[in-house]
Amino acid sequence: MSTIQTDKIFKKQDFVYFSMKNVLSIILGGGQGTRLYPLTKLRAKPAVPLAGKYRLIDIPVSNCLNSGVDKIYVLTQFNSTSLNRHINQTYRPSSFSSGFVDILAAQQTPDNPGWFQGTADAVRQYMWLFEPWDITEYLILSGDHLYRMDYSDFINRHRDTNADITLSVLPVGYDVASSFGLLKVDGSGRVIDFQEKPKGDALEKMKVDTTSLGLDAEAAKEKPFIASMGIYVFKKEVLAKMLKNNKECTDFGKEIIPFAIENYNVQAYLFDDYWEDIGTIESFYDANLNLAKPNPAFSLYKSESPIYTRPRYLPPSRIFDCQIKDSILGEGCILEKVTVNHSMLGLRTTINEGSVIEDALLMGCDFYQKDNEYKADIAAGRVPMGIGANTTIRRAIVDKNAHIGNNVQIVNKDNVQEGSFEDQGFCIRNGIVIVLKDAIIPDHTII
Ligand SMILES: Nc1ncnc2c1ncn2[C@@H]1O[C@H](COP(=O)(O)OP(=O)(O)O[C@H]2O[C@H](CO)[C@@H](O)[C@H](O)[C@H]2O)[C@@H](O)[C@H]1O
Repeated sequence: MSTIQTDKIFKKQDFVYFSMKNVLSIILGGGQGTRLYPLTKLRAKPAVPLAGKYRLIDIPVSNCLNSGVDKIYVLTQFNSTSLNRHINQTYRPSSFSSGFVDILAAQQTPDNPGWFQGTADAVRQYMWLFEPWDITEYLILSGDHLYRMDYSDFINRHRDTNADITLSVLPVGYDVASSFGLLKVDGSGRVIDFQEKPKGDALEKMKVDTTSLGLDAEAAKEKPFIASMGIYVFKKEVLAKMLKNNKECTDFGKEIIPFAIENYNVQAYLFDDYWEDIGTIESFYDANLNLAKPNPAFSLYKSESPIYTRPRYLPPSRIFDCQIKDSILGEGCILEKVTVNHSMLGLRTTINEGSVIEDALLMGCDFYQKDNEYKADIAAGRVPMGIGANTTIRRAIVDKNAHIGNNVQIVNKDNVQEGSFEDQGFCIRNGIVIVLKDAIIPDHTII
């Protein structure tokens, strides 16, 4: 590489690094949390445990930090203890940094009587706090996506095209198209049409030739739609103006973006890596278990862009005489004579002799049960914390701190698709059994 090119690259990097300081990131942490219920029964959505040791919020926050964006607000409908504890114990900027990760929960004020009414309303309610920042762009992110993105590329494309708003987009197929905002772009990348979650004829009308995005003919046939990923870069003054002048608009996808394409320079930024919206029980379960497959589409093991989370100083996992295949184990697990197949076992999971875990996501425990409490439980005939002996768990999510007895079967034996049995400690969503946090499932139970 010649000296001139090297100089250019260095200058560009310096500029990019410096200019990411001019970005304020706002992470939409979730509304009422109905789609991930019951995982959001006792915690705010950003605090839902992910991939054996992380929480949902770690994904966008890590992407921000790895991209040089260090001013981060997380908007959430309610403030849970687990979210506060996690953020406070994980993201502590040094005293020399201007960075922070702050949680902003919906609150009652004289102007706003209640909950956030939608994504744009959530941002509007805190504009008084965002506007005084001396920044040039807002980066609006979702709290329930699994992906790794260098936002500096996204922001630089926004700046290079002098866009008012830039949407990150990717091609999708018929199977998922109508659950996304779909768009059309012109030859310069400008968005010229946008429909939020169109169906039927309206969906057909959003079909485009995605070879223009660089897909080969076969891939373009499989993915003939361009979908919005629901993440946006806004020029600072454009967002302020739009939210101020369009008080009736409460949602980005339904109102703000469709309105903007008529009136502003809205550009598309093509993202061509793994990305998944994991905001429903089914997609959340699939994405977690996909990580446990050989050659997963999303890798947790990239040291150049790590996913950060709370350091816990846990002991290593202890595995004694087990058969384990295609699985991920968090730290501090204790497994004895068990079979585990294609599963994700979270921190401090304990499983006793003879149990079989298959296609399951066990979130583990927040603490180890003390010896004297364990003995007292056994002596009194109560179920101790963890998974008992000779128990089978298949196609299920077990939330944290569950007490699951001996000879239990969690296999959805009646093939129920949807059901709430909260008084018995579980729910079923999309045929996936979810054992609630802290639930007690007695010996010999069959679900
Ligand atoms: N009241 C509230 N307060 C705080 N946070 C809230 C909130 N309501 C929702 N959120 C959060 O905002 C993000 C977007 O959620 P939405 O439910 O509004 O949109 P959806 O994901 O359906 O579509 C959007 O994302 C998809 C991509 O997944 C796009 O295709 C589509 O155009 C776009 O509207 C999620 O992280 C959600 O948890």
